[in-house]
Amino acid sequence: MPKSMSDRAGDMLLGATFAASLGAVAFLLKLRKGNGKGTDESVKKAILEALDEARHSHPNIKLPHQHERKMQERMRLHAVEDDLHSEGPERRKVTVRVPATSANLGPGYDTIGMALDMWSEITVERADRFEIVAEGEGADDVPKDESNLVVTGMKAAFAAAKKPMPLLKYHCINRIPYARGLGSSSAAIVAGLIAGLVLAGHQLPCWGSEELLQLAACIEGHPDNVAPAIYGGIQLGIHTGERWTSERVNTPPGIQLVLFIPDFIGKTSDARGVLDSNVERKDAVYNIGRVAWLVNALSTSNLDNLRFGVEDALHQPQRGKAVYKHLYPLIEAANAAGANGCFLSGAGPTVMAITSGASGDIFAQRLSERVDWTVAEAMVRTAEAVGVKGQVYITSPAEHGAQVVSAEPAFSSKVVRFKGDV
Ligand SMILES: Nc1ncnc2c1ncn2[C@@H]1O[C@H](COP(=O)(O)OP(=O)(O)O)[C@@H](O)[C@H]1O
Ligand SMILES: N[C@@H](CCOP(=O)(O)O)C(=O)O
Repeated sequence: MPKSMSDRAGDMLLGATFAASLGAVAFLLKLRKGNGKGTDESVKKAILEALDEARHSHPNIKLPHQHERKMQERMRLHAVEDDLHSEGPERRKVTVRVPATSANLGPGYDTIGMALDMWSEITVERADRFEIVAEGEGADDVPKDESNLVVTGMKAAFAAAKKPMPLLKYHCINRIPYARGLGSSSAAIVAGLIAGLVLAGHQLPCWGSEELLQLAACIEGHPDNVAPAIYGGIQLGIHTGERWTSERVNTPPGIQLVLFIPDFIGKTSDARGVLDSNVERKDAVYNIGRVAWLVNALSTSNLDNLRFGVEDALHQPQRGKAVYKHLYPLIEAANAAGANGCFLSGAGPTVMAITSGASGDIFAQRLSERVDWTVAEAMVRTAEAVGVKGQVYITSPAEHGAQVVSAEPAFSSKVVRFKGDV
């Protein structure tokens, strides 16, 4: 039986009460720890009783850490509805835009990434013959045949829809620098997948199963670019053993990103090739601590803590030594000029610094209080000194991921009115 709006509001209210009681329990726990007495058995017992009590008095409320089960329940509740909506009208033409992404953010190798406000766009339409036209970044270099990653994504979408792949004309406007560590390959895959689903009129289940993420991450092999490309913001991605799953991490407000993008390309496959397949325990421990520090600094918007949070021992030292001589000089220069943190973007060669204003939101600052220009200048000077040519961009995180810009026939632009009016 579908829930009414007032049921849902009631659930939310109960949820808030429940969360508040959990908060009180957590507070109690902190108090005990703060007294230096540790968590004794009576406190543990009190927590368990509080949880049990909450479970019985609010049966509608699910306990935390049961994400998977909650999702499965929602999927089951909406199964009939979803099935009815999984096939829609096929479309002639579609335009999709997808953001650049910066993977790893230092220590989060293959697990964390951020969407950037820098977008590539593709338009795909049904045609009499296969054709790819590309303009912008890497236009001369990207394959113009079926090996193009946009086509790979498109094929996966039609396979998911169980429909034959039609003849299509692709127009790609590449604004994401190609093979520079800014996720151009993931953007191409995600763009092809979404465009394909729209053309095929196929809707993937989303609740819980994150089907689009499954397809994209399986093609790319790791989720740190595709998750933020799809969902925007900063995303954590892991494989549970059965499937890919992702979670959004808070983006501290007002941060700016200063990118030094070398003129030379660095293929991700080559930059992965220089990494040893064995990791020493001390390096693993180093990175575990840094990733925890990073996620905590982001979650609490504590930019001062980013400096340590973006440090890495798993891939940057190796890549810096083998292929990117500019990496550590640029990191040191950006930090000395006031960056909150600086690291290799993805598999490089781009180096990205995070900056903020002197205090609070950067957009409320005077130019003289901001450090992004100072950091950019320091990076340019240092790149010159080490003899690496390139360009500097200043941008910000993108809170939204891939978007369908337009389609023919168009999707309705009307406001959707819920049918449960009273
Ligand atoms: N816009 C694009 N269209 C098609 N293929 C692309 C596009 N951009 C990148 N690729 C493919 O992805 C590869 C480069 O990606 P990669 O080495 O992972 O660098 P990046 O850091 O830019 O993702 C190239 O070999 C190219 O074949
Ligand atoms: N975790 C990957 C990220 C690759 O990102 P890209 O933007 O360079 O494709 C890695 O470090 O190899």
